Amino acid sequence: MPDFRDPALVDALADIASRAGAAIMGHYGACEGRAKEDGSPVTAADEAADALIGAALAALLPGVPVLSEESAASFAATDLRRFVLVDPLDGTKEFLTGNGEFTVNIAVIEDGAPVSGVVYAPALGRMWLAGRDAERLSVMPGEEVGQARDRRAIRVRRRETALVAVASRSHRDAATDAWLSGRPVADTRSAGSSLKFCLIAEGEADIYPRLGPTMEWDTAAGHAVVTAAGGVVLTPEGAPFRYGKAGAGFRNGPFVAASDAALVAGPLAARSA
Ligand SMILES: Nc1ncnc2c1ncn2[C@@H]1O[C@H](COP(=O)(O)O)[C@@H](OP(=O)(O)O)[C@H]1O
Ligand SMILES: [Mg+2]
Repeated sequence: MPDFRDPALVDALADIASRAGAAIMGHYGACEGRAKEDGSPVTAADEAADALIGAALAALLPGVPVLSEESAASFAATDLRRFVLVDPLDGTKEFLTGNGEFTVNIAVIEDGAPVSGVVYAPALGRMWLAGRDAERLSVMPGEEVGQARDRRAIRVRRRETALVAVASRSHRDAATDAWLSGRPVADTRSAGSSLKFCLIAEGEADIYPRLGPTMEWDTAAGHAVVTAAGGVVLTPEGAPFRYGKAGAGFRNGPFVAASDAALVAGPLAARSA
């Protein structure tokens, strides 16, 4: 099996995300959503990006199962020691609204943990990578990552008070607000899709609690970026947050992404609650 944190492999994932971003942008502002069986919206852009990513991953990582939002209903793999989680267009509501806050998410999972991945926001021309380190770069849709500009390592920041929280723009709930109200939060920013994880990873924010429902493909790539940048993604009780929950239909439970485990369930959280 390859080293899934190998920089060349991470760059290959980045190139796939860039091409998927170009496929998505071909539909931006020009397509309508329709409701899937579960009521969530899907567009021609999701489907075009999913087909491109699926074919590219089959060539890059032959034999490694790929679970994507669009193919989940027919996913049959049982060996999930290593697999790839894909959300070809995370933040479909933001895509339809036209505010640019949507991402392509690709993450490699090993033994239940995301070990590498990419989050790409094609409308913003911005990408975040997780491998041995976390990086942020500027990439136009379809551009090769070797041509990227402003490529730099990113790290979480450390802060104990006057925290900046991030919350979903479209799916905020009362439990999340209650969790936040027990913390020393000075400011709360809204953002769509996996951009919330990226704000933690690059030191722009400190905590992102998500107590409402999400799916594994929504969170794995952002989770990889946060941990590669020195942060954590944990259950609200402070336990590891795991992937490959086939028995639960790949649904996530509540989680908190943070710059520091102490902000989730440790001494700082107890002191401030
Ligand atoms: N009731 C629900 N059940 C499962 N997932 C949900 C959900 N409501 C929202 N989500 C997930 O939250 C994601 C959007 O998160 P955010 O609000 O942070 O941008 C959605 O991704 P998609 O837009 O890819 O469908 C969707 O998967
Ligand atoms: Mg999603």
